[in-house]
Amino acid sequence: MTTLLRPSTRQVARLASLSFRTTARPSIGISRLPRSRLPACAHQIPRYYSSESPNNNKKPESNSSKNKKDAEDKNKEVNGATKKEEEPSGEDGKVNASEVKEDTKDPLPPGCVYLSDQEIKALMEMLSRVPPAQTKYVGEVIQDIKKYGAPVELRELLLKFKDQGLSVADTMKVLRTTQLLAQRLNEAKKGKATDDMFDSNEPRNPFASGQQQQQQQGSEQGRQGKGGPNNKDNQGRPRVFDGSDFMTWVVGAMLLYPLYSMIFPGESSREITWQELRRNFLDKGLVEKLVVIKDRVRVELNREATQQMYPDSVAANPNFHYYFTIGSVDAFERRVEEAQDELNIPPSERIPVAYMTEGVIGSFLLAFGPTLMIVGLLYWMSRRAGGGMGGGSSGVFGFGKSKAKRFNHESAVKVKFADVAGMDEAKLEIMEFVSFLKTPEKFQRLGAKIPRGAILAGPPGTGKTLLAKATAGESGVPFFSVSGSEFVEMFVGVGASRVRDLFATARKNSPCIIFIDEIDAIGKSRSDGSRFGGNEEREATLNQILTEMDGFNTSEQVVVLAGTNRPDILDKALMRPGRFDRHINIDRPTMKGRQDIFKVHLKKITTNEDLEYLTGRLAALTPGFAGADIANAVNEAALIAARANATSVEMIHFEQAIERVIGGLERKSLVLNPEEKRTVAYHEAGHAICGWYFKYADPLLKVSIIPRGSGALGYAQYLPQGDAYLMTVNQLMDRMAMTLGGRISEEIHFPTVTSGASDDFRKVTRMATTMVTEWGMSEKLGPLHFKRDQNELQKPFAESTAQVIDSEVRRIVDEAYKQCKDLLLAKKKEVGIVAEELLRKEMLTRDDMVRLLGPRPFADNDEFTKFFNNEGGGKSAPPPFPTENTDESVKGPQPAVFQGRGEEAR
Ligand SMILES: Nc1ncnc2c1ncn2[C@@H]1O[C@H](COP(=O)(O)OP(=O)(O)OP(=O)(O)O)[C@@H](O)[C@H]1O
Repeated sequence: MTTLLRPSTRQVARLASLSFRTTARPSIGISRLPRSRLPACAHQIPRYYSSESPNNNKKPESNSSKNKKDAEDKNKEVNGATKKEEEPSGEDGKVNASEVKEDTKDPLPPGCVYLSDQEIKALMEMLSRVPPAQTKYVGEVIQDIKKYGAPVELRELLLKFKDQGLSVADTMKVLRTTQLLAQRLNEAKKGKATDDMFDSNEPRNPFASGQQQQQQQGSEQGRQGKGGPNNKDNQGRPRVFDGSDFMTWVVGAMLLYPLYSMIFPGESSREITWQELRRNFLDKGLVEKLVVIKDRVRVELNREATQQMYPDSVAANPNFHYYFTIGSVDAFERRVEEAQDELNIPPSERIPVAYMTEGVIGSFLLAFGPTLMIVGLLYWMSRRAGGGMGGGSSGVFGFGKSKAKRFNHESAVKVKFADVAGMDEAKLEIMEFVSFLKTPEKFQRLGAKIPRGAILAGPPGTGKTLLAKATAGESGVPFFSVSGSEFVEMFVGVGASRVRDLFATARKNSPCIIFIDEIDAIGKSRSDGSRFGGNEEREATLNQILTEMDGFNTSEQVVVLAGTNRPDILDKALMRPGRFDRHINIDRPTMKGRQDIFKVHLKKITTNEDLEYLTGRLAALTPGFAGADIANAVNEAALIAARANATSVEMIHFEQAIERVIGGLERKSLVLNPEEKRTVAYHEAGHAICGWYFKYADPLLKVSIIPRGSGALGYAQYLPQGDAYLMTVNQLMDRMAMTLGGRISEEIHFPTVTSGASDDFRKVTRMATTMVTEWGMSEKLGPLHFKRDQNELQKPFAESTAQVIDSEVRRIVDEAYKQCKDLLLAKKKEVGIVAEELLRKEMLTRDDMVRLLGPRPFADNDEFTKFFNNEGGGKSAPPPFPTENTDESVKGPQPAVFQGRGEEAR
C-alpha cells in the first residue's frame, strides 16, 4: 500500500496541506492580471475629459508667491485661451457665459475646472427639467459655476448625461458631484482660500491634472483612489455630505432632479389657461380649492371625481397640480365670481380661495420636494450603513471605510504565546514575526527581506485567531482584526476602498499587525469564479489586496496575517512569496496538544481533581476536538457543576460536559413505545457486540438507548486507541462491519427491518467508495485516485471505470455485511443478553459488558487501560464518546465512533 493514510482528525489537515502546498508554490508566471484586463473598478483610472493642457491645474506652491503667480498666470492663460476659443456668441441659453468677465476668474484649486460653453449648455439642458419656477436657482448656480468653476466630476456627469442619460447607478456619482460642487461654491463664495477645500498636505488630485501628472503620482494615486484626497478633511477624515448648508441642498436637489425625472418620468405641475380650467374642471365641478401664490394660482382638484372623469390623466395623480398665471388678484376674484354665478353655484358651495405667500424655502421645497426626499433617503441609508461600522465612518462616503477593529496592545490584546497551547511548530514559525516587529534592524542589517505576511490555515476553532492575537500581544503592537466578509458590500468598489483604507490606517500605525480572518471570502481563486461569470466586486477587492501587499515598502513594519479553513481555494497570486510568505498549517491538536489546551483552560476553573490525571483522561476522551471545542467543554463543565451547586468542578461534570458537547442534550421528553425501544436496543446491541468481538474495532466505552441530540435514538461509543495516523484494510473492514451491526441485528431478531440504519449505510458506502477511489484498496481498479470535485460537472473517469468502481464498492460492502452477519449469527445469544440488559438499564458501560460477556478477547492499548480500566466507585460518569464527524468519517479512521440510530427509525 503506497498511499499513506491518516486518521480523519489529521486527514483533513493533511489533505488540506497537500493542496495548500500545491497552491502555495511560487507561481512565477502567474501574478495579478495585467491592469488593462482588470475590471474598471479594480484599478483607479483617472478620467480625462478635459480638453485642457495637463498643466492646467498645477497646484501653486503655497509658500512661494512667485510660483503661485506663475501658476495663476498659467491657469488663466490656459482657461482663458480655451474659453475664448470656444466661446459662442451667447445667443443660446438664458445665462450667457460672456456675462462673467474673464478677469473675474480666479486660479482654480486642483480638481476644479471652468466649464466650456458647450458644457454650460449641456448643464442648462440637464437642468431644464427643473420646474420652471425654480429656474431662478438654476440661473444663480450656473452663474456661480461659471465664476468659480466646478469639480471635474461635473464634466464627467455631463458627458454621461449627453451620451447615455442618467440612471439609478449614477446616484452615488451625482451625490459625490453634488458634495464637491456645493463645497466649491460655498468655499468660493465665502471668499475662503480655495485651496483649503483640498487638503494642502495631501497629494494632488489625480483627476484634475493630465496624464503626465497622473504618471508622476504613480501608485500613490491608485491607493488614494477615486475618492482621493478631495474627500478628506484636514484630519484626514472623509468629508461627509452633511447637508447642513443651503447651498448643498440647492445643488443636491438641482442635480438630482434630472436623475429623478429620468428614473420616474412624470410631471408634478403644469400650467393651464383660464379657459382650459373652466372648460375641463370648473364647469364640471372638479375644483376643490384655489390657492393664490403671488401672481400664480394653484388649482386643487377633487381627486376622486377627477379620477372618475379623467382616469388616464395626470390630473388624477395626488401630487399633481395645475397652475395658471393671473394679472391681478382683483381681476382673478372677479372672474371666479362671474364664472360661479354663471354656473349657479349657491354661495354656501362656492370654491374657497386661499392666499399664500410662498417663501424662498417654501417654493424651493415645493419644486424640489421629491428630489429632496431621495437625497434625504440616501443620506439616511448611508448614515445607517455607516453606523454599523463602529462609529467614525458615517455618511455616504463612509462606505469605503474599513471595518477593521483595532485592538490596543496595552488594553485589549493580552493574549500571549503561553495562552496558545498545542501548536508548537506553528508558534515557532510565527515567533519570527514577533522578533521582526520588535527588532527589525537585526534582519535588515543582514539584508534579509522582512516577511510580509502569513496564512494560518486549519480547521475551524483550532486557534488561528488566537495565534494571531498572541503574536500581537507578544510584540506589543496594534492589532487590526477584520473578517474577509466585511469587505464585501453590495456596491462595487467598496471592498477595494475598504482594503485601501485598512492598509492606509495600518501604515499610519506601523509597526502593527493586520489580521484578515476567513480570507477565503475574498481571496478565492479568480479562475474558479470566471467559469460562471465571476464576481467583479470580490475580484476587485482581491486585486486591491494584492496591490497593497505589493506596495509595502520592505522597511514598513506591517505584518499581514490571514486565517482560512480553505487554503486550497485561495488565489495563487495571494500565496506567492512576497505576499503571504509563510504558510502555517494548524491542525487539530494531538493527544498531548489537547492535554495542554485543557491545562490552559482549566486555569480559569475551580477544581480539586489531580490535574495530570484529569487532563490526560479528558484528552483521551476528546479525540478530534479542536481548541474551541475544548474551551467549550470546560466551560460547559463549570456550568453543570454550578447547576449542581458543587463547590468545585469534578470529573463527572467534565465527562457530562464532553458528552453533551458531542452528543447533544439528552431528550428525556422523547418517549418511545415498547416495540420501538426493543428494536433500538437490539440495533445498538448489534453494534456493541461487533465492537466487542472484532479484533480491529475500537474498544467500546458505552452503549445507550437514551435518545440524544437531534436524531439519535440510541448509540454505541468506542474510543480509538490513541492518535492513530494510518488505517489498515482490516481496521476499515471491521469498522464497516461494526457499522452494519445494527441493521443485521434487526434482520436476525425481528421479522422486518426499520429505516433506522440509513445513516449507517451512508457511512459504509462512503468508506467503501473512498477505499476504492482514493486509497487504492481495490485490486481491480488499482492505485488510482478519483476524488470527485463537487464543482466538476463531468466524472473524472470513463463510464467503464465507473462500473468497476460501483462493482468494487458493492463487493467491499457485501464482504463487510457477510463478516458482520457471520459474527452476529454466531453471537445471537450474546446480542440478546446485551439487548435485554439495555432495555432494563437503558445504558451499559464497559464494566457491564465485561460482567455480561466476560473480558474482551483482545488486549487494549496502554493509554486506554491507564484511563479507563479502573472505573470503580461509580464516582465517574460513564465514559462519553466523540461523535463521528460525518464528512471525515470516510477519510480515515475515526478516533472515536458513534453508532447512532437515526430519528427516521421512528
Ligand atoms: N491552541 C489553543 N490553545 C488554547 N485555546 C485555544 C486553542 N485553540 C483554540 N482555543 C480556544 O478556542 C477559541 C476559538 O479559537 P479561534 O477563534 O482562534 O479559532 P479559529 O481557528 O480562528 O477558528 P475559525 O477558523 O472558525 O475562525 C479561542 O478563543 C480559545 O479559547
